[in-house]
Amino acid sequence: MLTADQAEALIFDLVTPLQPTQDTEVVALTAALGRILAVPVSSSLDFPHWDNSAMDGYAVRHQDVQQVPTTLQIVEKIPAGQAPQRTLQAGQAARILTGAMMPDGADTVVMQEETQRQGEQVTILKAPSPQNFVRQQGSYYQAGATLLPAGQAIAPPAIAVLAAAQCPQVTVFRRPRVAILSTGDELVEPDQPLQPGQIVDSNQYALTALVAQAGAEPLSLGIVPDRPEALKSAIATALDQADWVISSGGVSVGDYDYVDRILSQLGATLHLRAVAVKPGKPLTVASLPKGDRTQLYFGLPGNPVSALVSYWRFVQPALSKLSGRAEGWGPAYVRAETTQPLKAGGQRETYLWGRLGLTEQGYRFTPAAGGHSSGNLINLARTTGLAILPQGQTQVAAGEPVRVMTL
Ligand SMILES: Nc1nc2c(c(=O)[nH]1)N[C@H]1C(S)=C(S)[C@@H](COP(=O)(O)OP(=O)(O)OC[C@H]3O[C@@H](n4cnc5c(N)ncnc54)[C@H](O)[C@@H]3O)O[C@H]1N2
Ligand code: MOO
Ligand SMILES: [Mg+2]
Repeated sequence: MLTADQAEALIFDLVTPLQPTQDTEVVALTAALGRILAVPVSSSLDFPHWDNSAMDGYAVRHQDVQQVPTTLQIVEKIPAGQAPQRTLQAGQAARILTGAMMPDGADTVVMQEETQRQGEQVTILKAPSPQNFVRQQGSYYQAGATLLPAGQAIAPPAIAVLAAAQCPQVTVFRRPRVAILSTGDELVEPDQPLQPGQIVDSNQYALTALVAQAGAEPLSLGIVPDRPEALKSAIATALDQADWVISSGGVSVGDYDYVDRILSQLGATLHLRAVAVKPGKPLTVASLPKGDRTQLYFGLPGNPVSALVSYWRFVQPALSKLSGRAEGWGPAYVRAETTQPLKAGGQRETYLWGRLGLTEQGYRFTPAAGGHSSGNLINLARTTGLAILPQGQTQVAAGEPVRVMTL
């Protein structure tokens, strides 16, 4: 059985990211939050566009104000947004407001608090250093350089940059389409009354939410009964309609676990059938050609916690690579102090769910109260981190450090 790290590496190798030549769309900047830039963005303008004042005060010639106090003649008032009309001559100053363009001839700004105004004259009380309070043209960015690289996720600060660079529309990668199937005769929709032995298909809802949260487009295809023909046609439809398919259930060794067999019948290559992790040991990863692309199929285990842990650990990073992000695909880990003792069987790398918090003293992990069985989705509800105990380790005492995967 492969370790989690080996399985992760194998899966990353199977992923071909969306291509900037064919997998893009143009969206309004107002709809670009969370999307991935498909082409680099640059600007034909310098930032700042022109020398401007960082303060409300007076634009002066530095050579005029080396000996203070000195009194200068105010020849112009320059509000932000207006072009200066005059070139400063010896002995002259311009009243200037924050953000306004520097007039020709001036090289320094004296803040208002260090001056005294009398009518159309201003006395400079303190000698400024050269270029004081001048935001120089091009000092933040020079025209033509890359402003934002392709593969960057568009967060609110990047939206500010795109707006400033006059990009009302941006070219982003399309959202990958991910079909989601739940397999199992026992499953029913949340609004159905339960017959003895039935359970609600919670995985469908959890996986749909997770796929949407990852910035992909979920295609929820519902429940498929444990009948080979029904499963075959459902999987074939899912593969037809989506880039990738995620199913849950039917990947272990039971009498009704048909997923792997059907994938083989559909011509898929099975790369992985199990990983040495708990929960989430059964995990089917298969690939199929579709045109010039490779589709991936993730058969997650049916147990609700196993399905989510497998998704977080293996599917989400792969989806992140597919989406066109240039970096940061993998899960992020931190070292945290556990507030409660942690226990594991030791045979497989073990993931314990709980809450990860950040305090002034660093990260703290508190495992969810109650049983850590892979069927217990109830105490999973407030999970924000997974503590990882390596194979062979059976406990971590309270107050000791543990590696935690952030969610
Ligand atoms: N003899 C063995 N039995 C099992 C093994 C094993 O190694 N040898 N592995 C166990 C482990 S570990 C897991 S995990 C499960 C995985 O089982 P499957 O992927 O085949 O899933 P099912 O058998 O279909 O269902 C398992 C469990 O999960 C519930 N389930 C299924 N789908 C959903 C859903 N959409 N929403 C909520 N709950 C779901 C299902 O009712 C079962 O209780 O196999 C072990 N067995
Ligand atoms: O590994 Mo299973 O995923 O323990 O329940
Ligand atoms: Mg089974």
